Order: sequence, then C-alpha cells, then structure tokens
Amino acid sequence: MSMPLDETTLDGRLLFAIPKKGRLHEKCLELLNGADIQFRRHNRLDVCLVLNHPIALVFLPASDIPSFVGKGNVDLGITGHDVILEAQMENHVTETLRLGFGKCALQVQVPDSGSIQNVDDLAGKRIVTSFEVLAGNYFKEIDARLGRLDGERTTIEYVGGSVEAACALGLADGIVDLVESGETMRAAGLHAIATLLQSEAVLIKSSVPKHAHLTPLIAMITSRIAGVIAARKYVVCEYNVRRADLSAATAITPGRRAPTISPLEDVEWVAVSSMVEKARMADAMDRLVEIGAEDILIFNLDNCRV
Ligand SMILES: Nc1ncnc2c1ncn2[C@@H]1O[C@H](COP(=O)(O)OP(=O)(O)OP(=O)(O)O)[C@@H](O)[C@H]1O
Ligand SMILES: O=P(O)(O)OC[C@H]1O[C@H](OP(=O)(O)OP(=O)(O)O)[C@H](O)[C@@H]1O
Repeated sequence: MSMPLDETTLDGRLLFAIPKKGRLHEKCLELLNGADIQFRRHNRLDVCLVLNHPIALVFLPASDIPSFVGKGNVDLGITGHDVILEAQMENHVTETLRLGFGKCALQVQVPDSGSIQNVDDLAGKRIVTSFEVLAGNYFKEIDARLGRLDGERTTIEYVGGSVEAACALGLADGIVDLVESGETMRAAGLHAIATLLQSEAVLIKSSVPKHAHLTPLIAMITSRIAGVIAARKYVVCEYNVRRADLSAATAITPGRRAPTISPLEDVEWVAVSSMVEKARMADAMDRLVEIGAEDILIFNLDNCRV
C-alpha cells in the first residue's frame, strides 16, 4: 500500500514479523501465499499492510524477531529455533509450529589439517562465531569441567557472517557455525567435532500476549499455516484391497486418525483412502503391492486442515 505508515495505520492490526532477507525469507513468502495472506510490499518498506486481513507484516532481520515477539512489540513471527535460543527468548516466546524448512545444525568446526580432535582440545583457544551466547555457554561449561582459571579460558569472538573463513585467516582455532549440506564447511577445509543443537524455522507468538482481541486471528493464521505445512508433508493414497487383507493394508497406511474404508460393488473388496507422509510413500506402495492391493493412486494436496 502506498500510504505513509504510522501508528494509527497499524492500530488494532496483528503485527506479524517475517525475516527480511537470508535463508528463511523466500520460504516465508511461499507460506504466506499458501495461507492466502495477500500483500504488496512497497519500495522495500519494512512494514506493509495485508490486503485481506487486519494484519501488518513487519520485515525484520531473523535474529531480531525473537526479542520483538518476546517483548510483545509484534504478535507473531517466523524465525529459526537457533536464534530464539541465542537471543535467550525461549521463556518469552511460544513455538507454536515447526515449519519444516531452515533445517540446520549448530556445530563446532575445526581445520582438517590441524591437530584438534575434540572440544576439550579447543578449550582455552580462540573461537569465532555469530552465536556468541550459545558458544559462550557451551565453552564455559567445558572450561569449568576442565577446571580452567581466569586467563586460561576459551575466548569467543563475534563476527556477523562468513564465519567459516576465520580459521584460514588466522583469527580462530575453531568456529561455531550452522551446517546444512556441509558444503561451506568442506570448502573451507573444516570438519565438525560437536553439535550444539538442531534447528528449523518455527512460528512463534509471545508467551504473554499483549492484545487479547487478536487471539482468534492468531489461531486462524496458525491453523492456515499448519495446513500448508501438512499439505507439503503428506499425500493422499487410495487403493483397492481384498477385505481379508484389510488389516494388513491399514497397518501400512494407518492414516493420521484412521483410514477411510468404503465398500465396493464386489463385496470381497474395499477401497481405502489414507494420508501418508511423502517420505514414506514409495515404501508404503511397495508393501501394498506385496499384500495384493490394486489400483494404488497417489494425490498431492494443494492445501488441507488436519
Ligand atoms: N545453511 C542453512 N540451511 C538452512 N537454514 C539455515 C542455513 N543457514 C541459516 N539458516 C537458518 O536461517 C536463519 C537465518 O540465517 P541467515 O544466514 O539467512 O541469516 P542472515 O542472512 O544473517 O539474517 P539476519 O542477519 O537477518 O539474521 C538461521 O538462524 C537459521 O535458522
Ligand atoms: O552447510 P551449508 O549448506 O553449506 O550451509 C551452511 C552455511 O549457511 C550459512 O551461511 P549463509 O550462506 O546463510 O551466509 P552467511 O555466512 O553470510 O551467514 C551458515 O552460516 C553456513 O556458512
């Protein structure tokens, strides 16, 4: 929308924080599209009004979203589980949905060519990271366990990005950074020696919501986004099977609550319809064929509420 934005324009609207760039940005836009949350972002403006709901989207750095939501400045947000912990906001926000993207691990990495074998070897040395709180706590425990005194403890230095270059540049003996495919780590001649945590993108709301009137709208958005996520994760599997083989068949495709069983004109046979996780689909089809199921059909879901 092209009107100037001020507090009155936003009055009463639910504020929904979306990562403004980086790994999570595009995926969040796809989710909003799937949930039919319509907007036009004007000239890189970081706040924009949703056209079909009383919502305003606020585009923020992913790392700032936990504290905006935790302090109640915005009502809802999408960010990584990792940055919630780094911002120490886990007791101030509620993670309502895991979104199935932005999956990565926060790992301690050291040069392939060096002599460091494990995290104890790194104690007392130099770590570079963008996760100074998590890395700091992690090495504080190691230092304490090893009885290291002042002046002997591990040093943690913050950098905002390109963490993987720190060892080659002589800034660090090890790094704490995110790993997904492992390509960045391998290209930088590093390997992981420990994992601090696993992360994925999550939908969060404030643990102490400031605006009670927004509760139904928050529930509606959450339900819509859950539908988009489930539609990506599941397919519908339909097939015919002999009544005598039904219990073996439904053990293979138990569905989310229970499969739908419909009678056929041929009384010896029934039709079964069931949601199956995409990741299990090929295996489920093989096993259905083995027990004599026929006419096995798979349907993708555009959207759903489950
Ligand atoms: N390689 C990756 N694979 C999957 N998810 C990732 C990866 N790197 C980061 N993420 C997730 O995306 C979040 C944002 O990371 P990204 O590197 O895009 O941050 P950024 O561009 O520095 O953003 P900002 O500065 O806005 O926080 C991370 O906290 C993590 O949850
Ligand atoms: O295991 P991979 O699939 O290679 O992904 C890991 C890389 O992705 C992230 O950085 P990003 O590319 O977002 O850039 P940044 O260094 O500027 O944060 C992370 O910090 C790693 O460098």
